[in-house]
Amino acid sequence: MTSKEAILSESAQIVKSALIERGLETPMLPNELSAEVRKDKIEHHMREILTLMSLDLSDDSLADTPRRIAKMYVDEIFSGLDYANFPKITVIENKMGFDEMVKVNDISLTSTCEHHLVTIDGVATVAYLPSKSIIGLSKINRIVRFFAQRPQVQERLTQQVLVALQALLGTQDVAVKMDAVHYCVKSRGVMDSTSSTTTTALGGKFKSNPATRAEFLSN
Ligand SMILES: Nc1nc2c(ncn2[C@@H]2O[C@H](COP(=O)(O)OP(=O)(O)OP(=O)(O)O)[C@@H](O)[C@H]2O)c(=O)[nH]1
Ligand SMILES: [Zn+2]
Repeated sequence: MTSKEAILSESAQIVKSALIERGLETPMLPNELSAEVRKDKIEHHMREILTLMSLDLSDDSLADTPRRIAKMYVDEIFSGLDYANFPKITVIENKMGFDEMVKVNDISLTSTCEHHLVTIDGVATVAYLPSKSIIGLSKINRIVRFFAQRPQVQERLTQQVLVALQALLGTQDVAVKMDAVHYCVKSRGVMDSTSSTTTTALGGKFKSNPATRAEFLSN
């Protein structure tokens, strides 16, 4: 175990191991550089890139853009590449024996397409059938956001949220649906401004029981 892994929360370690086991981890290389060093290096390279595009970085509007991008990548839109940023998870014992579906609708989803590094904009719906544990509701939104803050393909993002919740809740009975507009389809390339993409990842009874599946997929 590296020193960085040693400080990861228990939840982060559980989720990371589950993704690796399922072959669903984002392709990543080990990186022991601190966030500050990474920002300095990204700033340097962004300066080169923008200069190669003929932009005059001595202009007062552009001067800080390389630093802004470096901060945005490391602290914001790609912060989910670092498990040290995995949210604090509150899981409590299901003492009330709640056994019906818990479903969180229309979770805001903003991610970045890993092929073009442009925005993916949509919503997620996440449900589970409680077993021994229930999870703090906002933690579902936070888990979606954590994995969205990586370069992504929508299929992997959907499955990562599924496996993370299955691991944390100790049940296979989890379902995730995402509906999103890809700006690599809308603002460039094929320039389609009306299509959106829906992906689902279903586990346990959501996959095997048609009524449970239908209840989740309705609305
Ligand atoms: N399956 C999947 N494909 C995606 C996602 N985001 C972007 N893509 C696609 O990734 C593909 C990359 O294809 P390439 O042919 O290598 O790239 P390109 O020349 O820029 O392709 P065009 O977008 O068709 O101009 C494109 O078809 C994108 O629409 C995603 O989340 N899931
Ligand atoms: Zn793309």
